[in-house]
Amino acid sequence: MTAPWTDWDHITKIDPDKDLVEGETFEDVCATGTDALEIGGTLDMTEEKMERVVDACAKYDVPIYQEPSNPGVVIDDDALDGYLIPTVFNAKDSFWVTGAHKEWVRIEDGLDWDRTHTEAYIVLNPDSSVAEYTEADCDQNADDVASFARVAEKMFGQEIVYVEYSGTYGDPEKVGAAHDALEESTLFYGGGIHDYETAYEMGGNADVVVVGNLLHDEGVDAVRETVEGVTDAHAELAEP
Ligand SMILES: CC(C)=CCC/C(C)=C/CC/C(C)=C/CC/C(C)=C/COP(=O)(O)OP(=O)(O)O
Ligand SMILES: O=P(O)(O)OC[C@@H](O)CO
Ligand SMILES: [Mg+2]
Repeated sequence: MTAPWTDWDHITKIDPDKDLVEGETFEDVCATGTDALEIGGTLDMTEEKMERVVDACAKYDVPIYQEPSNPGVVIDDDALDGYLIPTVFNAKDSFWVTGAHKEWVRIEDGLDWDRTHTEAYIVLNPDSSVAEYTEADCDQNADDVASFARVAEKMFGQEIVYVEYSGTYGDPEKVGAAHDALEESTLFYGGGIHDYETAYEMGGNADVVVVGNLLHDEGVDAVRETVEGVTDAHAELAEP
C-alpha cells in the first residue's frame, strides 16, 4: 500500500494552543479542501489541548495526524489516523534527533507502530521557536539542504522530508534543491504560506505545502486560497 501522504497536496497544521478566527469552526476547516490535519505546536502544549482539537475534528472526512513536540503530549485516540513524529536532522542536540524518541519508547509500552511515522525535519528559520527549542543550525545553503534530504531518504529511509521555515516564507531555491534530491520520499514544505501566490510558488517546489499560522490569523477563506494555489501548481506540473 502506498503511504497516504503521497496523494496529498496540502496540510493544515492546527496549533491547539491557538484559537480559530472568531465565528469559524473545525467543520469549516475541514471544508477548505485541505488533504490532512496535523495537530501540533511547540509551545505550551498539553494532552488536554490536543484532545480537544482531535475530538472536534473527528467527525469530518479529513485524516487527522498528531505531530507531538515531545513524548509527554502524545494522546491515544482512535480518531487519529496516525502520528507524525519529527526528527530534526540539523539539531545541535541529538535529543531532537533520536533522544526524545528513545525516551518515548522506553516509557511507553505497546506503541502502535503501524500508525507511527517519522518526518525528517530540516529547520531553516533561526527565529522560529522550533529552531530555538532544538538549537537547529539553520546556516545551510541549497547544496546542504539537498544533501540533508538525500541522507534522510537514502541513508535513513525517511519517507517524509520536511523543509521547515515556520513563521516566515522560505527560499524556493532551497526547497527546490531538496525536492530535486529526492527520488521516492515526499517533500513537505511549511512556513509563511499566506495566499494563493505563495502556495502556488512553493507548490512548484514541494509535494505538500503545510499551512499553520494563516488558519489562526486570517481564517478558513485564506486557507482555501492556499489549497487552490498548490493544487494549480501541481496540476500544471502534471501536464504533459
Ligand atoms: C519522540 C516524540 C514523541 C517527540 C519528539 C519530537 C521532536 C523531535 C520535536 C522537535 C520539535 C519539532 C520539530 C516540533 C514539530 C512541531 C512544530 C514545528 C511546531 C511549530 O513550531 P513553531 O511555529 O516554531 O512554534 P509555535 O507555533 O509553538 O510558536
Ligand atoms: O505557521 P506557518 O508559518 O504557516 O508554518 C507552518 C508549519 O510548517 C509550522 O510547523
Ligand atoms: Mg507556529
